[in-house]
Amino acid sequence: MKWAKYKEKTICLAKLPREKYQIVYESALRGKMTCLKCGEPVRLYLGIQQEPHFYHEHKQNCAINERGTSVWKPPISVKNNTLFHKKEQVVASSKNDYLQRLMQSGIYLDETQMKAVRTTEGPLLVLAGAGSGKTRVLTARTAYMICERNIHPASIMLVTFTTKAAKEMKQRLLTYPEIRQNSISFLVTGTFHSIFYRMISHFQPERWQMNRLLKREWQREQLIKEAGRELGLDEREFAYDQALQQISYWKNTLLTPKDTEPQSQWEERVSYLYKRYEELKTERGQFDFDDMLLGCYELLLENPGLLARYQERFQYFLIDEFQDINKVQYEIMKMLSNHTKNLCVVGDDDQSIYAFRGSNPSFILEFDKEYPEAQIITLSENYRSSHTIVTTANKVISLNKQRRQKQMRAQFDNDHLPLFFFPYDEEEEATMVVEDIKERIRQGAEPRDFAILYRTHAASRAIFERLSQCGLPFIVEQDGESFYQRRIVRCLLAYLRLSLNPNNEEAMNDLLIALFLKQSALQELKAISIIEDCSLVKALAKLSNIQPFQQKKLRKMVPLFKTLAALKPIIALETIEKEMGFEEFMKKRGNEGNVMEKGSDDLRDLKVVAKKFKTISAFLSHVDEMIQATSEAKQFSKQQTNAIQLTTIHRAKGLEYKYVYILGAVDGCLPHDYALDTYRNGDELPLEEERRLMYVAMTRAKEALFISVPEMRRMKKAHASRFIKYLIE
Ligand SMILES: Nc1ncnc2c1ncn2[C@@H]1O[C@H](COP(=O)(O)OP(=O)(O)OP(=O)(O)O)[C@@H](O)[C@H]1O
Repeated sequence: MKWAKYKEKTICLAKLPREKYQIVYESALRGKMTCLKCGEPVRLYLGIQQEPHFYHEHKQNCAINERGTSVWKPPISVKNNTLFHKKEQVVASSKNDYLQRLMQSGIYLDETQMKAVRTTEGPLLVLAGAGSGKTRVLTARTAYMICERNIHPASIMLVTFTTKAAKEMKQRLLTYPEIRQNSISFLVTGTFHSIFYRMISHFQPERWQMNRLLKREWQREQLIKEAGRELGLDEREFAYDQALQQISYWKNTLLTPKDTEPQSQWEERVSYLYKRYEELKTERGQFDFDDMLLGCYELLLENPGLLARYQERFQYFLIDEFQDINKVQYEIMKMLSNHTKNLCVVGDDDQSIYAFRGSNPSFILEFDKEYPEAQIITLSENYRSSHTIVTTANKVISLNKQRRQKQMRAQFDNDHLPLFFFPYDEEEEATMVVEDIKERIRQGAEPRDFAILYRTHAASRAIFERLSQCGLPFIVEQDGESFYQRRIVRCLLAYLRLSLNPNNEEAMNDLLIALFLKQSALQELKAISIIEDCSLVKALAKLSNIQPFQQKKLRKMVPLFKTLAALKPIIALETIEKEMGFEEFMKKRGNEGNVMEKGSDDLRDLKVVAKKFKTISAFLSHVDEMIQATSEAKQFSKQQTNAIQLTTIHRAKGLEYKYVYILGAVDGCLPHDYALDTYRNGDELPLEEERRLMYVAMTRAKEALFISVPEMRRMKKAHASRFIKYLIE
């Protein structure tokens, strides 16, 4: 049905502007839309597979004579240009006894996987495409070395990217024939950090006591802020999180404060902070995670005798996720394995996505230059995804220049061609995805079959809200804060909160930064409000310890708070931006070097939500509800296993799901704006990393892949991501 009634008005989808669909959808959810024929409530279908239409939830739709075509853009499926050839069963026959027994116990290996397992001596690079079974190869290789080659497990070092991966590998090993708990316990497995920490704390126990570790981000921030105060940097304005990331990057690439070559005023400041951060840390005998790596590097470099002892102990080295190794890790592993060169590295240059942390794909790209005798084995059978997912992902990644040429081949085909769909904006995108998931769950899918992937946390706001409201179980990342608790968003909300309650202390505290006032001003404001018997907002106009120009500005601004209260939220935000100095504040902040997260983006994101509400109080209740929902969702995520996964692409690496939805496939989102900026300035590397992110996202899908290309983003016309544009034209 294309027609329905809202109060006395007739709504025709063919004539309804595209931006109104979401509002009609929500009105229908509240039972406000009725059938033209029978007068009963109708819902609006706003999903991916069919054209939007009204429908009766619990009975057959009424027959209405309708005309007109809608403004809906139907989804486009990727054309399947390459035929799927079912490969003969690629299970390799093995003359070798242990591998034979492995196969008999149900752990199959194809020919190339088997070759990688058998090549135990000398440097070996296993280039493992997505889903090609590198975890299986690594575990089988370890078992093979122990059981067939009689290599003592204590002489094997197996490095994984996460502690979870190390644990899983050990558990898997235990299910392999002839592997006993006893031999597993001799194996040295873990992340670079855990293995190197064991080494340094053994030799320098005093220096590396755990209670000296700056374990949490806030501990590092505290230290760097101390250094920042020496430079007179405003605690709440300077992008300290970015500065810490930059320092970490320098440390992981073995650059001391003296070696840094700042490229901007911001980097100059960070370089100074780096120097002071290190000094303060040393004075207090503390260390951070990066120091564990550097400490190990220095220990081995300065103590050849000790290095020799380790070399005697370890003969074989296996490194997983080699594409994400950084310089200091690489140099340590090179030293440790230098005597035997039995170094097996497994990775996929196409999945290198941690350059901002100092990872460098050049180590995998140039492995054979470093080790000319190295064997290279490419695993290109993809056991995870369907044929068209694989060929589409191949097409996307093949446009990267910095990569080793390879093509994955799928093992199965199905009818689900990767689908691009075109929501109006972020709000409708979330609705369409949730509708689609609901439909599939009704047809028998499990919540755990689904993952919704996005480029940045901020991009998950709408989908989080829709899922919270619809009651489907979902899991969020533990460290993701609510969108409404981001610094800039809190600040904007503070204006709105104070317009309704001019004595809201917490809001006033959030607001100070945007007014260029120090935090101490809050005490003064409270004193004024008591002495002069006025609200905190009115007290702003009476502040005395500030510059005259600032006083003038505040006096002009104070009466505006009252007018805000009566405005629609979207208009109120525009007033805050243009008339209450927020634009100016943002411009100043823009210079602070935070290239990834611009305050103006937060403002535009907030406007997208605000436009759905008629009053500020309704908008703020929604905000508070969602802040509450975030902490509940985090609690819930700890216990749930059968739930839809909401995650950034970075966090989805290594995981697989039956159905994957990728949000925001538009320029500016994926690829991220900052990569487009650097590209315009002549540096293509960040853009290539963004393409790898798209590739990682696509290759998480087993059976079906849905890519969303919204028409509008942050209230502006959006353009299909350059990574996929040519696939839909
Ligand atoms: N020879 C094989 N025969 C059948 N299935 C296999 C084989 N090798 C691996 N698999 C299966 O293929 C899937 C992908 O394997 P795995 O997760 O090890 O891939 P991966 O290379 O680590 O992927 P990615 O790098 O994309 O995270 C798993 O479900 C695994 O059990």
